[in-house]
Amino acid sequence: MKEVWTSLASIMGVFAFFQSILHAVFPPELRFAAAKLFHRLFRCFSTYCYFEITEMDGVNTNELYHAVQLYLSQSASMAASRMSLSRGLNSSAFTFGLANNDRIVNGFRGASATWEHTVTQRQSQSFSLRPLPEEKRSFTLQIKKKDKPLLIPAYLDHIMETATELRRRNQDRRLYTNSRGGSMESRGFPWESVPFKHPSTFDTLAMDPARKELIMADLNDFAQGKAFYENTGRAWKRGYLLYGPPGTGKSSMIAAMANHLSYDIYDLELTEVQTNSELRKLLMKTTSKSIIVIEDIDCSVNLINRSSKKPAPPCEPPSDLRPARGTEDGGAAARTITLSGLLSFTDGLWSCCGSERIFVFTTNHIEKLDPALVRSGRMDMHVFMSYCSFQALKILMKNYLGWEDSEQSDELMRELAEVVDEAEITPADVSGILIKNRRRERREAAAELLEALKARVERRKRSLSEQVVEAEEQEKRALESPNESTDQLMHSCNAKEDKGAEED
Ligand SMILES: Nc1ncnc2c1ncn2[C@@H]1O[C@H](COP(=O)(O)OP(=O)(O)OP(=O)(O)O)[C@@H](O)[C@H]1O
Ligand SMILES: [Mg+2]
Repeated sequence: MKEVWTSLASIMGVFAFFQSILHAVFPPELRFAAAKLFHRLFRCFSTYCYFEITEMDGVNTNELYHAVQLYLSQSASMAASRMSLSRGLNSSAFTFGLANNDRIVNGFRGASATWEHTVTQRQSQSFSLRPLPEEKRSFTLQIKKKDKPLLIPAYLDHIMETATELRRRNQDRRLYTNSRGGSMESRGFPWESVPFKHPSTFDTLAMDPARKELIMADLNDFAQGKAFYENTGRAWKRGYLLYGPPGTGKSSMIAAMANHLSYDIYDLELTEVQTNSELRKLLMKTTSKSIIVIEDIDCSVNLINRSSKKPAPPCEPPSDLRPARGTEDGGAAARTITLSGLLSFTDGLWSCCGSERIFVFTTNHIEKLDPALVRSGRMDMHVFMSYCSFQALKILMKNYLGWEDSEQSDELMRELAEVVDEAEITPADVSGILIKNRRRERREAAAELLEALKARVERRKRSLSEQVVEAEEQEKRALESPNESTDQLMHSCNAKEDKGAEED
């Protein structure tokens, strides 16, 4: 060890000796040239190569510098001992950065890359319309010469992509709406937006865990499926149809999807759109990584079954050209938005301008939709949002009462499991009961919920038997007076059959 120190000291001594000779004998220009030559020689024999990435490229900002800064902020937060911290405008996350002269080693495809951050004072500048920052900041990338073909440009591309994704995830997401219909504002943008801060997530969403997992896996596959969609020649988009009674969590599911993928939401108010071309313009102005939502699709345009054999009255326009329901006033008569326009919006050539977009339609009445809209392949996934199951109930009890899994095997839970399906209650109604009782002790609140469910079951049974009695009376009346409509008879028979099925 001692020898190593001795030889190092002698090398330093020789180096200092030559430097003093250089200073004494040669003018500064020559000294500078000699130092440059020395560095070149050193680099020739070095196994490393270096890249300098400065913050400013001339007077322009260097995108790569900021991308590297963001990219390294992930690794810097774990590895570096001294870091800078920042939080951008409209950003919900903190960004770590390498402090001055700090280094970090990063790996990519088995090769290692060392980054060093340097900050120096800029020399005083002459007057300029775009003054440069007072500090000159740069990253120096050190890699092995043999790794150069592997890392450049693939590593830099990877950094740019990661940084874009991080920036997007750190940015507050937005909820857009077309409250002006399809017309543009002064900057030619038809959407208005507000920050999107809905707290619904897949954790808080009450539905069977297995179905939830399936949907989450489908969303993940979609978001990571760039190569798949490219290789198969498909537009990078996916359609979901959420259907079920009101209050079963369709809108909550959309918010959970957006939170899961960190996508923006475009809430398309179809009744505000007048023509197919307006619809196209709206689509063209959506960004990628977004969810385009049409809620209550059955109420938005007149989705009459085109396969119906019944001929339309001669003076009526074809079914899909009729104005939407409830818009028979004069102004709305000019509305020419059609089902086929909507279909080409989601499915045709126009749907692939932009990429990575999810279409979500919701409806309370899937049976009212045109088969063209629900046929397989049109909407990739149909998700039935059902009344509250026992699994869903447990999630709601956890959300609202902090009910733990360990508490879920007792008598109270067994009783809840027995009645919940029969009660046909929506998660929204269960939430309502739990909110009302949230100040109570947990078990009291759960007991209150059980009572509410039991009362609901009783009510349902009563109303069902009243319906059957009514149907039987109608049937009797129909038999007594044959002039009564056969419709009524049919109705009563159906009610009887329904009851039979329930009793089975
Ligand atoms: N599956 C669920 N999980 C968690 N909360 C739910 C669920 N369903 C409903 N809720 C609660 O009920 C409220 C209303 O639900 P939501 O708006 O998602 O229902 P919806 O199915 O979209 O109803 P609609 O058909 O009337 O639009 C939500 O704010 C949420 O608190
Ligand atoms: Mg809704």
